[in-house]
Amino acid sequence: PKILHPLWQSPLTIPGGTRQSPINIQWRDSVYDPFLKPLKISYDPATCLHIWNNGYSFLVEFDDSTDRSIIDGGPLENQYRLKQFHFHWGAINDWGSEHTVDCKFYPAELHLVHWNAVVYPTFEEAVMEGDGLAVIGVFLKLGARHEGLQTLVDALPAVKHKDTVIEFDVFDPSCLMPSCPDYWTYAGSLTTPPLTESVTWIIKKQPIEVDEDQLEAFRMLLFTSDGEEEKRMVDNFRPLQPLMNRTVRSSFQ
Ligand SMILES: NS(=O)(=O)c1ccc(C(=O)NCc2ccc(F)cc2F)cc1
Repeated sequence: PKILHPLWQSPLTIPGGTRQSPINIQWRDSVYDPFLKPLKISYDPATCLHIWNNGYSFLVEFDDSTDRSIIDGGPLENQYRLKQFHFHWGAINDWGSEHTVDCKFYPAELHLVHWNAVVYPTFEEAVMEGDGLAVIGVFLKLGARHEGLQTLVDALPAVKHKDTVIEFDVFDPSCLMPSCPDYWTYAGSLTTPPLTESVTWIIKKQPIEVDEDQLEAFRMLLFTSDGEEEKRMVDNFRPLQPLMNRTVRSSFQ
């Protein structure tokens, strides 16, 4: 029988999947691509709508009915619209990120989810297409308190339970970007069902720093609804998936 490796060949790999995420990024195996452009990010803070605990993570959702918050350049052939951002994190600081770098886990990982509204009429259709989505991944490491993140952290007690939502009407996610422009990019998938192979991943090389209290604030969220037996929302990351026939490109030497 096929021997399953607990970390890399989990049953979570969808049958026939050739570009699943997350993956380990082996720095020395990534290939510098001089044709990769700088990533252009232009977000309008007024497009922020609400924060929502969906029972997997907490999402900050944006009005994606126009091109007011977009990314362009990088490995992308056209602009993509920001729909939401969310995080994945661990119960302790030793793990929590979905991607790893040279097999190192970070305590958390931010995903900014964008869709190709130039080619596809809706997000739901873009999710089904190979060039439908672009997700920026930013690693979080333990360090100084992140003032921009704090406005988000202060709102988390209001979305403690699954299926709670609060209005959150001004937030500029650019404040969560590291200062260094360097990134890796590869063709991958959603890391939660339906796991569709529709994501151009753009993983920032430089992490942002957050402090212990801010990570603990993530860990006090619940997977469970109000009235159910409480289950803390932690370890909401997918196991690493096989690289298969893929190359990770870097925007830097
Ligand atoms: N962690 S990740 O960045 O890879 C990720 C990003 C977005 C989604 C998502 O939108 N799911 C809901 C959803 C909503 C509609 C739809 F058609 C498909 C669909 F997956 C899931 C995972």
